[in-house]
Amino acid sequence: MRHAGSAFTRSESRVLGCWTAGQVPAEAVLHQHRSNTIILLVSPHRHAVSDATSPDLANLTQVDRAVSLLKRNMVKSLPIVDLSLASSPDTKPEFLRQLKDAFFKIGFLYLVNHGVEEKANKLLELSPGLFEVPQEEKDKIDMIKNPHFTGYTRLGVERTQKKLDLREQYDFGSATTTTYKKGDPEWKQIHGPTAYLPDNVYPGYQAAVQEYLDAMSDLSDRMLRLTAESLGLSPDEFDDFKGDMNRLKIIKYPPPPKDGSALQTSQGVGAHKDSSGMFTYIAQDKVGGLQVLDSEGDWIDAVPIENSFVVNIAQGFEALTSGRCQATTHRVVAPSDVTRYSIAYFQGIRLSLTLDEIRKEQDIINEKLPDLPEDLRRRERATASEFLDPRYSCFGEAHLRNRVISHRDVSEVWYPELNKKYVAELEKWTYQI
Ligand SMILES: O=C(O)CCC(=O)C(=O)O
Ligand SMILES: [Fe+2]
Repeated sequence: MRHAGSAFTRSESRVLGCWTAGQVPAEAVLHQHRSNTIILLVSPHRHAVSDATSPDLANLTQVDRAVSLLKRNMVKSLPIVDLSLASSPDTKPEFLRQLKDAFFKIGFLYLVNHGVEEKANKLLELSPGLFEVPQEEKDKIDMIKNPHFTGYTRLGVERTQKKLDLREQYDFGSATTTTYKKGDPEWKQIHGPTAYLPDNVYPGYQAAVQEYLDAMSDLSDRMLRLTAESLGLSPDEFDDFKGDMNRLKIIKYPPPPKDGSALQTSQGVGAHKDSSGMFTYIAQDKVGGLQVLDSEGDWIDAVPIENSFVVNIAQGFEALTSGRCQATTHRVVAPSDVTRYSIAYFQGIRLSLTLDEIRKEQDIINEKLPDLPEDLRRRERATASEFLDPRYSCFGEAHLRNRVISHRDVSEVWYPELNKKYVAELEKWTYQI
């Protein structure tokens, strides 16, 4: 058997996709070497784990046939990227290559050795108890009680693509005060503090949430700089776009009730792209259910990997990179008979960002990354999202529209005029909410 590392260079190969062969996530790589075509499975660390088939294939039809055979026998999986490789000058180039590959090709990856394992596990352990406190305590910090879209959301309130999501959740923000003053544009009220359950009701979780938010802010800032580097840009290329309120959601996905109630659905959360920030980091328990839509229309299971984050691009970063790095559609299938818990961290983007600023950044990106290889050029340049809608003075205004529609009970209380206006025109809009 010939090994990827020794017999071939990467330039002779075409990556066909990522699958799981047994327990080992691997890429299938098509190597064309003189007249021979060989398909190998290559692990994320680039050594050949098996030579799936070694046909001497003369034409593309045969190659396609071999590839479809390969696909049928394997399950696709997301790439795994090891952040510890970024710490040494010897391995950093390999890390940046893996990061770029993952973000251009699929928009999702597992991040391992990221340094936040302990804090993530602690918060995951605290999560079930957070939902077991008496309902009246949860209701005291219902999202409806503040204009910042933070707080508790009951089961059966949220919808995606007009269908019920079977999840209960707490939303937190990193901001501790609001800068909004009377007379300011309304979108400034999005930024503001979170109400927590009192410590005597659920001791320890507020400190754990705040520590987690701090650690995730450091990690996601570092990753943003590494992502810029992976694209061949200056590490600080995206710094000016960072928001000053990152968000966190602790989510409970119960199995559908078996009592014939209205909550009969397998939709934990419906298919969507993350709309509000730059990147999302998901810590999940062992249950599974998160799925990612790939370019071939297949749903890939983001199978839980202990101590990892599932990281994905949100529409803010997609807009900044002119659609080159895609915000990939994903969903959660409700568990069938156990409860799933997950923690989603949303790295914010600046609410005051204007369309002009985004366009300027897109010009820079288009100029600096003019000739991407075809297999990396996955997206249309024009990406329909609330970031690029000229009707809004800035992202904050567009984002407030999204919040008003998604949380109508909150907006009826805090943004009644906008609620009337946006809900009335909803039928004419095409955006996903
Ligand atoms: O719970 C998960 O694994 C994903 C949640 C998610 O996609 C979201 O809240 O945007
Ligand atoms: Fe999401």
